[in-house]
Amino acid sequence: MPQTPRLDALVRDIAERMAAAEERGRVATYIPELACIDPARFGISVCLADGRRISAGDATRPFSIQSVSKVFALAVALGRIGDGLWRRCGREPSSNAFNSVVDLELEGGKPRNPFVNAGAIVVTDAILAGRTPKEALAEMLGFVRAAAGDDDIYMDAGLARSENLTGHRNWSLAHFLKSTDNLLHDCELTLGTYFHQCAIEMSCEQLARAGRFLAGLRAEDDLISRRNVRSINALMMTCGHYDGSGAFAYRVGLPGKSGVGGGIMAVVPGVASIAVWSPGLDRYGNSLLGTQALEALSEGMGWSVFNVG
Ligand SMILES: NC(=O)CC[C@H](N)C(=O)O
Repeated sequence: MPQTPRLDALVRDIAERMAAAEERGRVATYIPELACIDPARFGISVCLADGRRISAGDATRPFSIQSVSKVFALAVALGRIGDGLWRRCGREPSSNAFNSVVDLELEGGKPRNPFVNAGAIVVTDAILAGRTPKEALAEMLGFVRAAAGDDDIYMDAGLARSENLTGHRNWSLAHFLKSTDNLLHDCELTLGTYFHQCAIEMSCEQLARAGRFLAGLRAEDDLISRRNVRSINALMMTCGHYDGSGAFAYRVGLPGKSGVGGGIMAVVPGVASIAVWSPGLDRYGNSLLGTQALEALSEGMGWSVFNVG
């Protein structure tokens, strides 16, 4: 059980340091709505096994979770389809950008993993089987709300519509997938659903709570099987930060997933679920200060899963 006075002080100290940091990275500009988010924001929230929560900074302000949604989509898809999903999507890290077209072509239309955009589009396409986009989105949002234990979580439809108009990379990925018969539905249908799931808005407090099922912190563990939890954590460790995943494992040592909205959800198995948010990104599209904050937290608490004592 973590020593909470120490954790309290550490979280507060990290939030103060991050709020004062000068080098904050660059906000994503390719999604117009994200370009105008204030880079001065920083939030952090930690949920512990005994139900306590420690937060600091802008921890209650909702932000666009973007690719962190890929974790929830994968949980829904694995629950429904199981290992059959891996016929359509790989489980290997990637060495190109999260929206790389080259990777997809090199792999003959099978995405490297479910956390790069092409892989997430395939996962969403799988969830859509036998459902309308509305039903699929309701299922994903329902999962997120159940995970967080909070119904006050919504999608920003305006942001989804604008990404639909400007997300040409994702359109090219969807069309390429279609050309290799790895997309069951029309590009419009699958991408429309994908853009909406990316536009889910959550605060650090909500996101940290939503990650508890991956840390094994929920008493009532009815959301997904333990086996699927293990699979998702392995994929978050190896692929959750795209071509920056190796450095994240080295520095933080925790399964985690980032989004271009600047959020990161990370888990300390059996101990804690963490969410951080700072909109400025590094060159891989991961939150610059969010990663620094997790590094300091993991180091300070001895939380890296690679620690030997
Ligand atoms: N890395 C991300 O968060 C990317 C999500 C974003 N909606 C996109 O598809 O480009």
